[in-house]
Formats: sequence, structure tokens, C-alpha cells
Amino acid sequence: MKRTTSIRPELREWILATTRAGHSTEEVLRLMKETGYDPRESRSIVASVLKLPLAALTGHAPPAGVRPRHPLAPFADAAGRRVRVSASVDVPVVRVLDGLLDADECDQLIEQARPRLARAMTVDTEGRKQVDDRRTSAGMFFRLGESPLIERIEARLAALLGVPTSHGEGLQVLHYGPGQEYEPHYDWFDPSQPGFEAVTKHGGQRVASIVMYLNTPEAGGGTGFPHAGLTVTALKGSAVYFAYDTGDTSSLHAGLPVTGGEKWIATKWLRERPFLR
Ligand SMILES: O=C(O)CCC(=O)C(=O)O
Ligand SMILES: [Fe+2]
Repeated sequence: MKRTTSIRPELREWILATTRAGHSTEEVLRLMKETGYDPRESRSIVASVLKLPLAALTGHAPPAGVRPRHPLAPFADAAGRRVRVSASVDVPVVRVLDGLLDADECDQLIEQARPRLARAMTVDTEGRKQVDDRRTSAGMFFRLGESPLIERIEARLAALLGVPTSHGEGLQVLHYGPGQEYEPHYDWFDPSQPGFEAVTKHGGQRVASIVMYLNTPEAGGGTGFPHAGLTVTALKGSAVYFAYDTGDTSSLHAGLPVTGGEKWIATKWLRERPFLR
């Protein structure tokens, strides 16, 4: 896999020389495509080499609505709760958060979700939900503010990140059994896909994700960020927060295979605008 952090020096030189010679970034991207580069990857590389905002190359404005406040080490306040920020990465923007949920809250979320689990779906390029072999876990969605427990957790996340609860999608609980995983993907919606309008009609683009670990798998099951060479350990009550712009390929991440025991998570995706219908 190509790493955005280690662009080959020859490629960097070629991008600089080509633009200095007067060629437009569109031309550079077209040439890279002809040489076999993935267009999304090329946009990231060119933006990084030329120090341009990614939005300048995607033709799409960056999400214009509310942006979350990335929690700052060592402690972040979340509605009276002191959450420990135990690791921070700048590119991609990642924060590891310890002590976000109590053991009791984790257990209750699992028990309330368990009877409602169904095979998790993904959204296809047309914006339709589909069963997907890349995602073999089972999941369910809670409605916003559906119970006092859900309300309390949503209020905590809103205070922690400075984003109103209305900008969140309903909390999703996922269960992975032995061997199950969620292969590398982005959480932002791709504007070049035909289903983009449909999935962003309510709330606009996704701008950040929080994956909360509801148990500690016996082995495996961390969240991997291959461009950062980072694996966040799945630890009961901890969470990983990550934020991204549309087209940000550095935010690639995966639910790594559970190699012992099982894994339960609750994911909250945040939108740039209110998602409430
Ligand atoms: O299972 C994980 O650790 C990651 C889950 C995830 O990426 C998602 O729900 O979007
Ligand atoms: Fe994800």
C-alpha cells in the first residue's frame, strides 16, 4: 500500500517540475491517472506536495458546516467527565480516548443491542444499502436519544467534541465474532460516486468518527490506520476518534480481524450539518 507520508522522491520532484513548467494540477492528475495511479491517491499526493488544500483538487468545497474540536491531551472534559487523551496523531487526525465509557455503560449497550443485531450493511456506489463481504460483522442502530443511556452518551460526545447531538447519526453497535473484520475503508462519502447526493441529503458529509470499544477482545480486533502505521488497541471503555476532509485518503482504517474471543463496538459518525429528519 502506498503511504501518503512517504511519497517517492522522484514523484515529488516530477510533480514540482511539471507544475513549475506551467502545467495545471488537472494536467498533473491526468498524467498520473494514465500512469496507473488511483485518482484519489493522486489527489492526496499532489495536495501534499504542492501544500494545497485537498478541496482545491477535488472540486468540492470542504465540508462547510460545524467541525469537531479535536480533544487535546492530557485530559478533555466531556460533560463533567475527565477523558484521558492517551495518544494523538496529526495525519490522519487521530485521538485515542481512555475512560470515555464506564464498564457498566458498555455492558448495557451490548445487552440493549444484542436482540436487535442484523448482518451489517455498507452503502454501494448508488447509495443503496447492501450486504458486503468486506464487512462480516452484525450490527444495529439506536435512534438519537432513544433511551436515557443513549442520551447521556450522546451528550458526553457532544460536549467532548463541541458538536451538537443533532449532527450525529444514530449510534451503531457492531458485533464481530472470531475471524470477523471490517476491511480498510473511508468513512467519508465519495463525491464521485452516483449515490453521493442520496447519502448526504440529510446532514451533508461525514466529518469525524468515534469508535467506542464495549469489550476487550482476547486477541486482535484493534482499529488499524495503515497510513499512520498505527493500531489502536480495543480496550473496554476506550475509544478512537478520527476526523477527515472529503477525499482524505490518510483516514483509511480497518477493524482488524478478531483472532480470539469477540469484539463489540459502538460507532458515532458526525455530519457537517444536522442529520435529524
Ligand atoms: O471495528 C473497528 O475497529 C472500526 C469500525 C469502523 O471503521 C466503522 O464502523 O466505520
Ligand atoms: Fe469506519
